[in-house]
Parts: sequence; C-alpha cells; structure tokens
Amino acid sequence: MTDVLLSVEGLGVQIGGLTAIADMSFTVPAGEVVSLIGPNGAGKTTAFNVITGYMRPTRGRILFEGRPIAGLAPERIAARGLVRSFQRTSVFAGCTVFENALMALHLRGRAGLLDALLPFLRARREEAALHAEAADLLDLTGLADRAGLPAEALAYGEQRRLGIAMAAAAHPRLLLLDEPAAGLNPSETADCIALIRGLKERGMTVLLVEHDMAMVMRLSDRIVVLNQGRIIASGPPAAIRQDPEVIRAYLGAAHAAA
Ligand SMILES: Nc1ncnc2c1ncn2[C@@H]1O[C@H](COP(=O)(O)OP(=O)(O)OP(=O)(O)O)[C@@H](O)[C@H]1O
Repeated sequence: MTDVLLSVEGLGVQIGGLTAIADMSFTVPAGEVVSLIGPNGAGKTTAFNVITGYMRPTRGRILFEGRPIAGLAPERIAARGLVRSFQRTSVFAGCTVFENALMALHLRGRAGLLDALLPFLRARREEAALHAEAADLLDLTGLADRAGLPAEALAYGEQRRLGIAMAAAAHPRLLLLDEPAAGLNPSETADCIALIRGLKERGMTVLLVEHDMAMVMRLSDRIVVLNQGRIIASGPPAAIRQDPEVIRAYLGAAHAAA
C-alpha cells in the first residue's frame, strides 16, 4: 500500500460569516503529484493557507506523516518538511543565480556534533558538497548557463523556476506549489513542467494548485476538484477530464472546444 504523507480530513474553514471551505477530505500519497483545481473562489488558496499554518481551520484534521499539524505555526510546519513556494517570485536580488541556489542550501544546512570537533574540515567538505548540489539544482532548472548572472537579470519564467528550485533545496517531504504557471508563456510553462517532473523523478511529493490545465493534466497522478468549498471529484487526469460535473463547474467551454 502507498504511504500517505498528507491526510486532510473533514476540513472546514469559515472566514467571518463566509464558508471558504465547507467539507474537504483528501490524501497525498508519498511520491505523487496531487493537484487541487477549481474555479476562482473554490477554496484552493484557503486550503493551502490552512495546510501550511497561515490560517486556522474551523474544523477537521490535517495529518502529516500521521501527526496532526492543524493550528501549528507556519515555521513549525515547515520544520516538519512541508514547504511552500509562493505565487510571487522570491529570489534574492543583488545575488547571482548560483548564490541564490547556494543560499537556499545553506538555509537548510544544520550544524552537527562534527562541527564542534572538526569545524574547519567539515566546513570545507560541506561547502564543496553544497557547491555541487547547487550546480545540480541549476541543471535541473535549466539555468546552469545563467549561474553567474544577477538573479534579477533572469526572465520572469526563469525567476519562477529558480524560486521553485530554492524551495526544493530544503528537501521538503512535501512541496506545495501555488500557481507556478501563473503569468508564464507557453514555452516558460513547458520549462516549468520539466522542472516539476524532474523533482518528481527525484522522489519529491508535490501538492499543486494551478489553473493551467495542460500543466495539471501532464503532471498529476491525481486531481482533486473543488467547487464552492467542496470536493466535487477526485481521480486520475483521464477520469477528471471526462467527469460531467467537473466539465460543468470548471473545464466548461474550453474543454468542449478542445
Ligand atoms: N481573507 C479573506 N477574507 C474574506 N474572504 C476570503 C478570504 N480569503 C478567502 N476568502 C473567500 O473564501 C473563498 C475561497 O477563496 P480562495 O481564495 O481560497 O479561492 P481559490 O480557489 O484560491 O480562488 P483563486 O483561483 O481565485 O485563487 C472565496 O469566496 C473568497 O472570497
């Protein structure tokens, strides 16, 4: 049986008098890409905010590796290995692309007992390993030939990919991506799909919120469809594409025309 990494059970979120999420239950199995889709206002961002600790649920449970996380502070949830990338880019301007990748890896680095015993040797060995890993990360993003450029000189789509790679550098157990294709042109979207596929091939589990259906259909093992705060369907892309209720509520005319 597949290991369930994240389990959302009977989640409900009220914001003031409004029901942002009425009742939501789904799981994210380890090693899979699960996408949350649905029309504007369906509750996708709210679900992300609650899972990552930025909002408190009104009811329900969220279990990460079997332990409850609902209501914990965002940094405590991140420390457990649940890391999110934001819609806006989050690279450090004024640093090169390579330095950005390196910084993300350093932020993950943890000093151990060896630090106290062999500080110099360890620092050198670790630095070399981190440089190799940063180079590997840039290979994966397709940004290796841009390594020496200031991060702000990258095109928008490249900055977005670097931001995702930096979130992935933390080796999260679960990576949450909030609309990674927003504002990207088709070729940038294709590069972004390649990056996420590469992360998946390296064993990363991903929860994706995305409006770009080409990306969702290509990457997802499973899709959860939300409408007005409720799950109306969930399953593999082929089934979701043909689900009459999903077509009516979300895929609509664009799907019919395709
Ligand atoms: N901070 C807030 N204050 C008031 N209402 C909110 C707040 N955040 C979300 N909502 C409401 O909760 C519902 C769900 O919104 P949410 O942003 O989660 O939807 P979404 O699926 O992410 O939409 P989109 O695709 O447009 O990002 C909507 O009716 C929205 O207006």
